[in-house]
Amino acid sequence: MDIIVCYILLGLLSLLLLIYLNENLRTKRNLPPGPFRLPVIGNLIQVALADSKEPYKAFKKLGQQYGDIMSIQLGSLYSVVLNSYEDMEEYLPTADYSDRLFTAWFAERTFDKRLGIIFAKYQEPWQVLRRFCLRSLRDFGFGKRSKMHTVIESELHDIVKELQMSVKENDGIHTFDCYFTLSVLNVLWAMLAGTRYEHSDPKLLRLIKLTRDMMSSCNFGNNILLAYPEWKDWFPDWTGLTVQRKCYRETNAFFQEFIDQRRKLGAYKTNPENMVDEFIREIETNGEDTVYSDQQLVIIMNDLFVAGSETTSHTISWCILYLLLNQDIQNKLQEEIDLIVPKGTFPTVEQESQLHYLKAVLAETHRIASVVPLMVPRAAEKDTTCRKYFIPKGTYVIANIHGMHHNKDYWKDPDTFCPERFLDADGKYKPDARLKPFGFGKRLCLGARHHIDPFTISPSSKLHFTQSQPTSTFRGSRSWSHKRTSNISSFDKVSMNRNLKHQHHL
Ligand code: HEM
Repeated sequence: MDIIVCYILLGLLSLLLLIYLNENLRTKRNLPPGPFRLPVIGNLIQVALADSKEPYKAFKKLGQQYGDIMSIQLGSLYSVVLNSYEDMEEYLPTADYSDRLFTAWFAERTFDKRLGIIFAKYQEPWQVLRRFCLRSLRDFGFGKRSKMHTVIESELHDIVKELQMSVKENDGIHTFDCYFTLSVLNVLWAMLAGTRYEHSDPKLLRLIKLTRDMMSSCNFGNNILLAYPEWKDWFPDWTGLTVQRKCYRETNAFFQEFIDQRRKLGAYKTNPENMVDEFIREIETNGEDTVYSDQQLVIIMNDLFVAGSETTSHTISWCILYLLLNQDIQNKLQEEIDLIVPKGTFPTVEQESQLHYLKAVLAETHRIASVVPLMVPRAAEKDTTCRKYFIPKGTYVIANIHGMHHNKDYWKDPDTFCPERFLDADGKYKPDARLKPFGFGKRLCLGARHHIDPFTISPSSKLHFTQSQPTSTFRGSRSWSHKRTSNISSFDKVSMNRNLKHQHHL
């Protein structure tokens, strides 16, 4: 008995010693403050105690105690959380903070290599690939607004028709669960492949099923994979990795099949018709040993789908929800649309600039929903500093966008849906620099150019404000489905998948 007590005491003493040494090391290295770290698990318990379901809320709470820049040890992963707009704006656009976190777990999606754009290494090959994508999106996608408009209009047409039918068949009740995913995927597909699928096309439906299977495989175990990537092969079923591997294989094969078809067709040689053709041309010109390869193209296609589909469709779903919950805002928006857009027609590109209230509603949706709550994980590119603190190379940098978009010091009544905060006295749309749904600087979202137009703020009109001035968002994007909400975001791989298992009722 005495021996057992001795062992327990010894264990406790060793634990205290380890905590002390850890804390001492933090002070010595001048790392940002944070909760004391336990051996092996780091701060996982403190994060779970602060909010076990929504890490962005946990980080906000812990930030109130430890400061806007805070060290958090997630298992074996050392991370720094930024909670304030000022720090995000100052540091995230710089080269030192422009790398991405990348672990063996992430590599499962990308042929066990570091491919694609989202997780590409800063500065090369990311720069080459990003440039290629921006040019291609300009030539075949977002750049040609009228072309995109035609694609979007076709989708709108189908959405409205299906909605009318569904309401008729179901006594006025329509379930919005993943309703917009199909159309959004189709627009992305049109951008990449130059065509769109019929909504009943088995290929499109298969792609959606794979996306859904991927999402529902994201469970608590996924957070464990982020905290301990080295454990990835130990419990593949429990962590959802088995399902994810199957989905990665199938989606990547789907994209490769399309690439093979385009190569066989040969249009890329003389008259490239889409982004895939352009990339094949680069492969043929530069050779497979460069950054251009079939696998690279597969992952870029995958990246654009992963990054573009859930984020966009969930934002639209949130917007519908807030309009349903705020009938006065809905009426006001309808009035504006009726005034500008002739009845029975869809809005045109030219009319878009006159729809100020609509822009304000979209901006407010981005703010309140913050569908990518912890941004896509950044990493320190080299040893650097943040304010007076030391940030070691490779540190996982978490930007708490949701916390910032709900900060009382920046936004009056942040939990209230209020588009008016984005309007000036004349009812004209008024951008706010602190609205950052698409991230910062060099790694700004690739889809932002299109989305952000109404939210663009020129550097000269950048606001200077004090914290007290009341003014006017890897898994786990925040999503909403009819009657249910899913506010879950896990520690973030890409903040792009949602956790269906943790949905709770409105
Ligand atoms: C509501 C819609 C969307 C939201 C809220 C959103 C948000 C974000 C955020 C926060 C980032 C990280 C930025 C950073 O690290 O500073 C990001 C990156 C990215 N997004 Fe989006 N996104 C959306 C739509 C799209 C669309 C439609 C596309 C496809 C064209 C897309 C493609 C990407 C890519 C490729 C990246 C990685 C950029 C890089 O690392 O260089 N996103 N997005």
